[in-house]
Amino acid sequence: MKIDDHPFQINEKGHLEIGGLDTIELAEKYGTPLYVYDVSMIRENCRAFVQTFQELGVRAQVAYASKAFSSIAILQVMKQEGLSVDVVSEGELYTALQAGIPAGKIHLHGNNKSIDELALAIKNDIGCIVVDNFYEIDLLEKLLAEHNKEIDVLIRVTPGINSKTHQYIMTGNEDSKFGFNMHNGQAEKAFQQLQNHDRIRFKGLHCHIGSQIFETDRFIKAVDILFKELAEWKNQYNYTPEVLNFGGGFGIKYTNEDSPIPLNLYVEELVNSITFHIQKLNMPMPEIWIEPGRSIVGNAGITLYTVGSTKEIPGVRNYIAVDGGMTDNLRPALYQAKYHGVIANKAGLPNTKEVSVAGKCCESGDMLIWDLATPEIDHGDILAVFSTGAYGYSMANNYNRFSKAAVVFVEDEVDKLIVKRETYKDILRNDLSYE
Ligand SMILES: Cc1ncc(COP(=O)(O)O)c(C=O)c1O
Ligand SMILES: N[C@@H](CCCC[NH3+])C(=O)O
Repeated sequence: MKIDDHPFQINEKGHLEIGGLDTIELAEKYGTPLYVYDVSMIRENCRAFVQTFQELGVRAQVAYASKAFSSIAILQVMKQEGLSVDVVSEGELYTALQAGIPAGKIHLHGNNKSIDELALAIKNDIGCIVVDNFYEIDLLEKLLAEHNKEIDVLIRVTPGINSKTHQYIMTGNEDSKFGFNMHNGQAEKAFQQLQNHDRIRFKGLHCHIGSQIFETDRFIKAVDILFKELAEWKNQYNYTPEVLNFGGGFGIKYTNEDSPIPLNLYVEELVNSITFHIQKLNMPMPEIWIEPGRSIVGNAGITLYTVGSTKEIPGVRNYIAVDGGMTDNLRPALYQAKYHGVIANKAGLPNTKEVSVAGKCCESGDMLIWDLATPEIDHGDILAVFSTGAYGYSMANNYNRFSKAAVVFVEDEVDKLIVKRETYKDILRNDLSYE
């Protein structure tokens, strides 16, 4: 049986399963809070993107946006699936290199790349740098000359689209910290600067309109806006792009309010609209790149918590508190993001109560779920929160000096610890005495 439209089963004990394993046994074995991933779902998501491009006969690169969840093990899965990897910092770049991702398949982003970040990318001959601003172009020119190197580059453009998502995760709007603005001529100026550069091999354009977007019309609009500009550049400079990167941002289901479309449809609609434009402009089909993060790992991950204290305020609200919160999942506090969950050891029982799930940080805003229907709750029950695979562990923090939770992979009914639980010694490792 599937549970509440999430792709997980309930076993004969009435416990929630992930990847064929009992979540209660996993919680006992590894402790809570615990992030658990069904790796077969991650692979399925990767393949949905890669295979759709193959079926359409379009040359493509699917780069996993590692900001969604970066660790050695997850990047090894991406390598096995043949994906490229997008990084936005020296730390993410270092992790990708350590995970054995071929440097040529790494793309570096960032609106304020440091000299060290750019130098590490250049020294390792990574596949592509997505330049974001004029200051970065200057830095890049100096560093390439210093290292006597060349590198492939895309220009990140901002098409001026308000994607229908939370303001904090919109990136393609006019008033954005990211990219070269298309309407005021900055994108064209960057293009003129890079078009015939001796060390910067200008490959094409990059555009990412935001995250957790369901409507394909926003992506299509981005394609239309890019091609309007490309039509002018073709006329004026006889330019045709080798690569067009349309970023990530494909939405996933967190609660029943979300209705994502299948991943292949995003690709199909994107390719259809690009095909329309290149035929109209009589251009060769560029290589199409995308960089999904959330849609690859989001639904494949759950978080397990142990229920501790409860508080009933008659006529107001029933609180249950768990042993994690905004330290392992910042998204509700940061974006008012909504989640769904289930009492994993009572997953087969009817719901008779409504509770709100609080974390244990010293913050009133540290709430994971408001108004969740559950059976009667006992201290020690295990709560599973769905769809925590993206931007959960990667945005985890040590507020109130909580240690970061462990991460476990499940595949072929075998569980494997892939990130150890932080210890209090780990938390103190950089503290120095002042006595
Ligand atoms: C440039 C860029 N690429 C890719 C992504 C990945 O987005 P998502 O995880 O929504 O697919 C992001 C995050 O929004 C981004 O900023
Ligand atoms: N961290 C965000 C998305 C990342 C945005 C990246 N540009 C989230 O949890 O939804």
